[in-house]
Amino acid sequence: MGKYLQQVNSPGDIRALTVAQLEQLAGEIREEIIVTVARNGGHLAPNLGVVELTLALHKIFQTPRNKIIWDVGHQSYVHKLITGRRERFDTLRCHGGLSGFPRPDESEHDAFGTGHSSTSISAALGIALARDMKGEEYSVVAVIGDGAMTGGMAFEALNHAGHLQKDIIVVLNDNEMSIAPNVGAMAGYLNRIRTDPKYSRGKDEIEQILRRIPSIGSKVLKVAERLKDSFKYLVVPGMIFEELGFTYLGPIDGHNISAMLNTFEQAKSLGGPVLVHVITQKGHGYAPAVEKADKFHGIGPFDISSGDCLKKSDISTYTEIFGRTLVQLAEQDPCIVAITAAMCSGTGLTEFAGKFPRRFFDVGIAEQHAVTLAAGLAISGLKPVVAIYSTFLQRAYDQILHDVCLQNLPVVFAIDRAGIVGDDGPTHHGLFDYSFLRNIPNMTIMAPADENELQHMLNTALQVNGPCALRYPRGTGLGVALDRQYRDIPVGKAEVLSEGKDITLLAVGNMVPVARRAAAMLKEQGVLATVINARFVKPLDAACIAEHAKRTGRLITIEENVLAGGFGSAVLELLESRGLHDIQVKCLGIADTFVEHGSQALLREKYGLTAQGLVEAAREMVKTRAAKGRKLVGLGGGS
Ligand SMILES: Cc1ncc(C[n+]2csc(CCOP(=O)(O)OP(=O)(O)O)c2C)c(N)n1
Ligand SMILES: CC(=O)[C@@H](O)[C@H](O)COP(=O)(O)O
Ligand SMILES: [Mg+2]
Repeated sequence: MGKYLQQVNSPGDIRALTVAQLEQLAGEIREEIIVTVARNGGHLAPNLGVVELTLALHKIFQTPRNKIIWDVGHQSYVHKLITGRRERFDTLRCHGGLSGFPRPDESEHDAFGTGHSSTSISAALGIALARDMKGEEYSVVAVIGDGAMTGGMAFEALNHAGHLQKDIIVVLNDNEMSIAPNVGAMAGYLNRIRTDPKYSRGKDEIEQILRRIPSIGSKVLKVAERLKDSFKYLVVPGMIFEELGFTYLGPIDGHNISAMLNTFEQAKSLGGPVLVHVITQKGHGYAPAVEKADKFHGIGPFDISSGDCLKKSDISTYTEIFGRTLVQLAEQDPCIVAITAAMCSGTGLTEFAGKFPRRFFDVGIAEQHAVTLAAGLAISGLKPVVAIYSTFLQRAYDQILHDVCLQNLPVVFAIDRAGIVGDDGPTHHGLFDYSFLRNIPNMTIMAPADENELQHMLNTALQVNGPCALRYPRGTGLGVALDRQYRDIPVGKAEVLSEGKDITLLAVGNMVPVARRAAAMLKEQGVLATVINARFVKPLDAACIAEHAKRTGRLITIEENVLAGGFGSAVLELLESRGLHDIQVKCLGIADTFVEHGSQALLREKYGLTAQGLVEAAREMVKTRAAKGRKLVGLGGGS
């Protein structure tokens, strides 16, 4: 570890360093982050881009007294390293170790928990309002990227902050990138500010003129300020932030510590809302991350010298199969269009975007807009597919309900990263979608048992004449053979995979192979299980489920979702509605808890979502032959 970094135990140690020393420290921090992310995986490029910015912020704004809120929070590694977590930094994103996102329960320097985008300005404004109501004094700083600035919440908060005129500072970290190059009119606007030589030259000139004006009284200063403002209005079209009530400072070089120190001092002393526009380079200081900022946005373990990923599998991911199938279906059907909210490559749409640029829409980080846009396309006769991570779909609940389902529009939700996602942790697990979708009328919900079934389900979903959700997990499929011809899967029909007299294992999605393995293990122990691939969470195959539940008298449901309102819940409702009170039922899933970060395998093990977990639940049930009644089982809290 570098000479300066070793000495930084708290942000106070930063403030003792000169600018030259901070520049050296920046190099040491980059090295530490590269080594750690190369081993543990993580958000490399975003962090390398904010090293100097973070140091400058901490030099001016003493935390935890002052509050720094990191939007998304994927760029908070530098902040973590210098706020007392250096010695645990090697545990980053490991189970039980440091989170990859800010968490107030991890450090008092983390003013607000983040993970989802575009929340920082709202949170900062709330904190500033509370500060003023309580008569306290400190600065509140939201650091938000140009990508996150495309999210509706950011604009809602700017609108409110400009109106209230509270003292808050918004640092706009503009690196021209969301995960991929940033899109939209706002990105174009920022680009004009950055590149318009008229503005940079003009601003310098006017500032020189202003400096020459002797300070002979506040009136002159006010006139000068107004002159400066009018000049800006003249040369910068819109000056959108100033129009919204913010004082705009910038653009400044986000790798120049001295420049930032001056500007942050100025921002601190100004009253009201201030926006500091900082220009950074994503991946700065590590060539592979600069060249492929998209790949290095979030990356698994990699080789530092080449930048190559270490863990490569020959088996395709669910995402890849989805993307490939969609392209093939779209070749046959010109009505199919695809929408992403700033996650083109993450959701597998890159090939689609290349082949059908006029049928592809990247809306920026705007999930709500994505869903209502899809509703508009669907009501006009097209077949929109919204490819989205489960966790981010949470944002668009009302749009799903009010704009899509209420009008029974044929929108397909391709819900990726459903279930346990792993190292990103509780902000990113997709553990709620069965529950928040199942209760909406008109919605069909299906989940494939493997990547081959995913193909058929996507084909089927595009023919359901109404809202349809197709949810699948993060990571590779099972490596099964892929049919070349797509089939229609009968909507609401389950598939009985094997018959056994002792117990029914009713699984959905990626829990189906788990149930199959469990049945094989149980057979060796003399317990014969029926295994059913439910395929649909809504509508359930009521006849099939009821028949097998009655036949075996015992039923275990298993799902990678929270138990409350999920698949097992739906089965319990079904049995209740049919008066099947004598069947022993257990539901396996996630209890009433937020699941922490850690590898998918480790977390599945911990929460009993494995063949072994299912075997234990089944054995206990078979053992207690006489016992009747139902049980919701989930480890880690609740019941
Ligand atoms: C609501 C929501 N949608 C999508 C994401 C996924 N996501 C994480 S970071 C990111 C890009 C953010 O870009 P920017 O704010 O400019 O930060 P940068 O990585 O460029 O520093 C996206 C789309 C998210 N975290 N939250
Ligand atoms: C910070 C963020 O929200 C994304 O970068 C997310 O971490 C991507 O997850 P995947 O690695 O599953 O694409
Ligand atoms: Mg950016």
